[in-house]
Amino acid sequence: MNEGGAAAAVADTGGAAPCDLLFTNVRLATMAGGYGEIDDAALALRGGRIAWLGARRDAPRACVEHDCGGAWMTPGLVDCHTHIVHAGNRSDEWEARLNGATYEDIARRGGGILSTVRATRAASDDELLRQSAPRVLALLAEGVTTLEIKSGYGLALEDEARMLRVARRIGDVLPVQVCTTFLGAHALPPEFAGRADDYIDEVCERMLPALAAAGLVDAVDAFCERIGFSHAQTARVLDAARCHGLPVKLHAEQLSDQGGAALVAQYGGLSADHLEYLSPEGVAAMARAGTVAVLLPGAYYFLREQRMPPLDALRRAGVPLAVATDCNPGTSPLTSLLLAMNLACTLWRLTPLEALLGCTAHAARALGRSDIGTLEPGKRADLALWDIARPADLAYAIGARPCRAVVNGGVLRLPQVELAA
Ligand SMILES: N=CN[C@@H](CCC(=O)O)C(=O)O
Ligand SMILES: [Zn+2]
Repeated sequence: MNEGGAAAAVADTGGAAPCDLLFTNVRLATMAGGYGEIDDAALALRGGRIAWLGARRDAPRACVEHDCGGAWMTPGLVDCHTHIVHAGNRSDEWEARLNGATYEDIARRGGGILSTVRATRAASDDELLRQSAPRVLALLAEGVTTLEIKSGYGLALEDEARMLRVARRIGDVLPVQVCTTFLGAHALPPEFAGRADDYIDEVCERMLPALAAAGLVDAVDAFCERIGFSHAQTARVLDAARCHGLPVKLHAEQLSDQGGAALVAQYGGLSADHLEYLSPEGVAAMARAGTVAVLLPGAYYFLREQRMPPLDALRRAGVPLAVATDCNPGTSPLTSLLLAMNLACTLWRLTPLEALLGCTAHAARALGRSDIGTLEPGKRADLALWDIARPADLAYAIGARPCRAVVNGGVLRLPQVELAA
């Protein structure tokens, strides 16, 4: 199959200047509108970007050639929803749930998110990095080249700043692009018990301005839920983000219908995430606004939720579907984006194509990133090379390690990477 001829026609070989690196004998899944398969292909890089792709016989000259031996190449994977920077774990709560407690019970008793807040506040920056790095490395070994990292386990200005700085440091010391999200409105910290509106004042008037001024925030999120923040409180956070010119997203309709998806859509939200209790009005609002539905099957699986997101309604409305790990210690201790794809297919009947679009083109859109997520001339050269028979294998196999190599901004690496510093 060769659906990618058009891409070759728009190739820019830069006149006589040779490209930096040419991958040959490769099978491309461009993920531009579908799998976008090109057999017996080549792809050329220049200056960290894709310069050209198309049939191997038409390839431009390059300084260095890399024969891929018939391997598949996709865009580097994008994990667009994680809480991967945190200290400690919550296997004790998981055990309590297996003995009959519910996630909401545990949260109301001061456990849940707040137990990770205690551990995260107590950890030094270096300790936070030390505990978080292995989780990030597990994702990188699976071809992830861009990662969203939320704050939300600090819940005080300095601790939220520390989380976001550690997230930025991960992007500095590891070969991954990090997009940071301020999630100060994740839970009510103990210092503000019984004073949720005052805490929202703190988030909007003190924390967000300081963190945005420090350049630590790429987007703003909140947890709109019975055990999180109300519709009105969430709206205040989204207003504050708008004042700072920052894009918004939302944890919406995970455990109940709070109208969060429609709310974030009103603000032109990048994404609404979870969505098990999403209403028809929420679907329509997301479709109108172009808000991506970020599906988090790891949390659904780990909490043994009973209700799945309304996927057929989302498909009918043309809402783009993304898939992410939601890596966090409470509801989704998951460090495999390939397993998230498999869960989405197995539990919810996503097709393997939907799952792969959900971790490439649609995940990039959920981060507001038009420069990654597909193989097209001009896009950043973030690529993954795979030992697979066909693209559906990425969602099919459980526990396989099919990633042969990755390219980050034009630099070719093996998937097993070490901390640079
Ligand atoms: N829902 C809220 N936040 C996380 C859970 C965080 C936690 O339990 O630590 C989530 O996305 O599932
Ligand atoms: Zn989350």
